[in-house]
Amino acid sequence: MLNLKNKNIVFIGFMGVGKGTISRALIQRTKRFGLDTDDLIESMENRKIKAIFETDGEAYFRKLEKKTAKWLEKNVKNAVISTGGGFFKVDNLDAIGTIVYLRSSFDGILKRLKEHENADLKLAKRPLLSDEDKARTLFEERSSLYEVKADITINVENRSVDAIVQDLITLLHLKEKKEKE
Ligand SMILES: Nc1ncnc2c1ncn2[C@@H]1O[C@H](COP(=O)(O)OP(=O)(O)O)[C@@H](O)[C@H]1O
Ligand SMILES: O=C(O)C1=C[C@@H](OP(=O)(O)O)[C@@H](O)[C@H](O)C1
Repeated sequence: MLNLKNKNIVFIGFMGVGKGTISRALIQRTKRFGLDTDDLIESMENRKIKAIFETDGEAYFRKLEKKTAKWLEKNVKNAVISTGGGFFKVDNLDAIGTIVYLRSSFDGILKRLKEHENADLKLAKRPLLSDEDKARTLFEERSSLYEVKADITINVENRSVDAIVQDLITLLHLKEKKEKE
C-alpha cells in the first residue's frame, strides 16, 4: 500500500487530459479518498464553474482556487486530488502533496473529448475550451509550466486508463523507496 508519508497525490494538466478519470481509477486501486478542486469550488459557491465564469469572471474563479489550495494544505492528507487545468498556478502547490502531471498533445486531448458520447456537454462545461484557437494558445503557454511543477510526469496520449495507473503506481513506489533511503 502507498505510504508516501500520508502525502496527497495531486493531479495537474490541461483541461480534458484525464485528471478526473485517472484520479478515480487510482482511488479504486489505493483505497484512498478523493477530492476534486472544481467540485469543492462548485459546492462552496453552490453553482457551476460555467456560471462562476459568466457572472464573476475568471479572476474571481482564480481567487477561489487559491482559497481551496490553502484549505487543502491545512486540512487534507492521504488523499487523491484532481484539479482544474489552471490550479497548478496556486502559490502553495508543492505543500499540498506529490504533484503528478498528465501529459498529452493538444490534438490528442481534443480528439478524445470530441469522440466522447457527451462531447458537446464536455466542451460546454469548460469555458476556456469554447474557442479552439485560444485554447491551443493557452495549452502552448502552459505546457512547459506544468512540467516544471511536476514531481512525476506521465504520458497519457493513446494509453488506456489501466496502463497509466499501473505506471503511476510503479513511479510512486519508486519515489517512496527513494524518500526512505
Ligand atoms: N486514458 C484515457 N483513455 C480514454 N479516455 C479517457 C482517458 N482519460 C480520460 N478519458 C476521457 O476523456 C474525457 C476527459 O477526461 P477528464 O478525466 O474529465 O479530464 P480532466 O479531469 O483532466 O478535465 C472523459 O470523457 C474521459 O472519459
Ligand atoms: O484550465 C483551466 O483554467 C480550467 C480548467 C477547468 O477544469 P478541467 O481541467 O477539469 O477541465 C476548470 O477548472 C475551469 O474551467 C478552468
